[in-house]
Amino acid sequence: MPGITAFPPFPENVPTHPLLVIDYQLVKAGDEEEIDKFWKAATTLGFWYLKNHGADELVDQMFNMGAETMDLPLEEKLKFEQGDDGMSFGYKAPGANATDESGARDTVEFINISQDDALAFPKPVHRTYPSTVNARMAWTIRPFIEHSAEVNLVLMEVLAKRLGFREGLLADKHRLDETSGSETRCIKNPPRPGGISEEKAALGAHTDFGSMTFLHNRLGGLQVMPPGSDNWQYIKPLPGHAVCNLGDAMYIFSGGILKSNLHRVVPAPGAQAAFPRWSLAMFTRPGDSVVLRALTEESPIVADAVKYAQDTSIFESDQTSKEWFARRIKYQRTKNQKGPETWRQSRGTEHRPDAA
Ligand SMILES: O=C(O)CCC(=O)C(=O)O
Ligand SMILES: [Fe+2]
Repeated sequence: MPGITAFPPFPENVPTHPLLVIDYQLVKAGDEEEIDKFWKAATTLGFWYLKNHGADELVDQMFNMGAETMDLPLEEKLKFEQGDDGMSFGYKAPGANATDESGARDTVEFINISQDDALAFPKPVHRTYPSTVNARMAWTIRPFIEHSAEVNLVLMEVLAKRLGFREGLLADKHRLDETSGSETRCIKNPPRPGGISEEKAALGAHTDFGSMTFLHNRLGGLQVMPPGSDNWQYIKPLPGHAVCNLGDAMYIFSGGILKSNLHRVVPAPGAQAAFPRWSLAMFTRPGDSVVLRALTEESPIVADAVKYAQDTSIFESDQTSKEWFARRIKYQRTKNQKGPETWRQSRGTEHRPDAA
């Protein structure tokens, strides 16, 4: 863990939301009881803890890569900035994204590394990266991305089977040989300076843009707003457990059966606030050409879900994954904010555009 070897425990006196604990090895082996539990998590909150995922060592190395990168001078990091046109890959400086429609700025900095760039390294597919990323591309980043992409795809295939999709349908929508927005992200939030409210969003309320997220963190700060609640609740980090969640693409493909829940990041709670907060995600997203609409022709279960949905517009879009993704990235950039209307253009399936 960069920067910290020991840190205060997660406080007892903050509201937390319990998640189901899913054993990756059992799900992979086809254990029906475990898959029932996984299905419940995926169709209620869309978040779960994942144990036995086999990524811990690679995660530690990825955090080292993140620390080496964030330690570079800002001027150097800015040479690799995402830009304001809707590309996600590269460095994002603190404050470069808005966190709500008032244009409040985020406080996190992060480095996003494209799956395509990592797999094709040293040949750039989308862009080039800082020296600290290049140095670890072959022996830290590529293995982490390959392992994480496999975890996500195995889990997605299990959900696909329950949805009644033919084997390989979701794999076809997430082919490793088609360019996509899939990426890994290492995030640093600075220690909370005195005077900043515990409620100040470090990373604004959002649903994830793609299909599935494999997330690792040590300090608290991640919060969800569970369906039917108006309160933010912390997800308590558990040693050895990843936090996984579904994104908008799976919500749309499944006609709303699978959930993509609203979440945000605030400063680490209690005494943890004095430490920098690091997190690491692998986002699996559909191939660039995949159209984001409910797969009603592939499953009567999905067709039924859409038939009874109150608002079906989100399930009938003709946006490709590439368009959807670029729009969401572009309109959350601070530079592009021209009022609430631009902010709304950054939104996906969030049904609470006022939450922040
Ligand atoms: O840092 C975290 O715990 C979550 C980050 C997140 O939600 C995201 O990057 O989409
Ligand atoms: Fe997220």
